[in-house]
Amino acid sequence: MSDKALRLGTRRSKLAMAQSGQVADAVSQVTGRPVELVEITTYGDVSREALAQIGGTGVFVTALRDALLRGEVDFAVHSLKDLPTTQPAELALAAVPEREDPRDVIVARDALKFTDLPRGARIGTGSPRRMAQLNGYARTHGLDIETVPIRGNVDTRIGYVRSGELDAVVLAAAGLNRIGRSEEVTDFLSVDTVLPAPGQGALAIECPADHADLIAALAELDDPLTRAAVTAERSLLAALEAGCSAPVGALADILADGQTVKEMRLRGVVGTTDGSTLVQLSTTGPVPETHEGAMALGRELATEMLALGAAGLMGERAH
Ligand SMILES: NCc1[nH]cc(CCC(=O)O)c1CC(=O)O
Repeated sequence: MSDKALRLGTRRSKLAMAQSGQVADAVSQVTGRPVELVEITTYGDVSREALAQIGGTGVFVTALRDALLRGEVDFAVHSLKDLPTTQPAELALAAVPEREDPRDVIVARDALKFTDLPRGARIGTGSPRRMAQLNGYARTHGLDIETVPIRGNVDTRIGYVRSGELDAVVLAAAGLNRIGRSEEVTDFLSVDTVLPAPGQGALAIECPADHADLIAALAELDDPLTRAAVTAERSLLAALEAGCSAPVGALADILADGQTVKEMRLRGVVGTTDGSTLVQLSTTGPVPETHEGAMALGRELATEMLALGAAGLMGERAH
């Protein structure tokens, strides 16, 4: 490969700039080439109204992918949980680096923990997945909380707590860590209470499928266990999306015996946003050694969840 600078396409949000900057350094290390950040402005960045109309984060991914396909940039970094479950043939998922903390957290007033929130506490989240599980936990543990739908970036969301409008907001630990604001977390939600979004806390490094040299270089940043885990989680999501429209939480982790990797456990949940019905299941098997093996783990769990009633649930898509 040449020693010309590699162009990394990125959104200009704080989170995108932080994760692109971190990956740029790592890519520079493994390729020996400088990496230059190229800001891509998306429709969703320009107009909040437009984003609300188009819905979701797919719009951000699409703009970066278009820049890759047009040859304007050499590679891009996405939050894996924002990626659609189908991979376009023209683009390669060249690396999935080791995952950050996958948990959701709350930022609450007066340093409150989730279970110490007072009766009637208002918790902001725009995610049907988070609503379903928080409301489900509240129902079964005698908590009296109200989930309030909100949108916006980290500053906007934390702003609702600082202004006193809400008692707490829910965010991803990984996002706060990456932008250096982890000290604002007042409580980590156990994954036994709230399963994260499939792929949460992981990054995806994508480049054109025909750039063999670059794919080979980026492969050095890949963490095979993280890749297997997120592949299983996203396979579960894809199969559930095909069979129901309820929000999905999923987490695959490694059950280790000391230093020895033993098995992979995949947990999944779907439910109604009011938390009145949740279908939660897990499966454990040998750590998948192939893409197809990880896909099969997710599909198998989805089949069991659909049979248990997930197919009958209605709801919005989760993010
Ligand atoms: N939905 C937006 C989004 N996409 C990725 C992250 C955080 C980083 C990650 O999960 O990898 C966030 C913010 C959040 O959910 O709080």
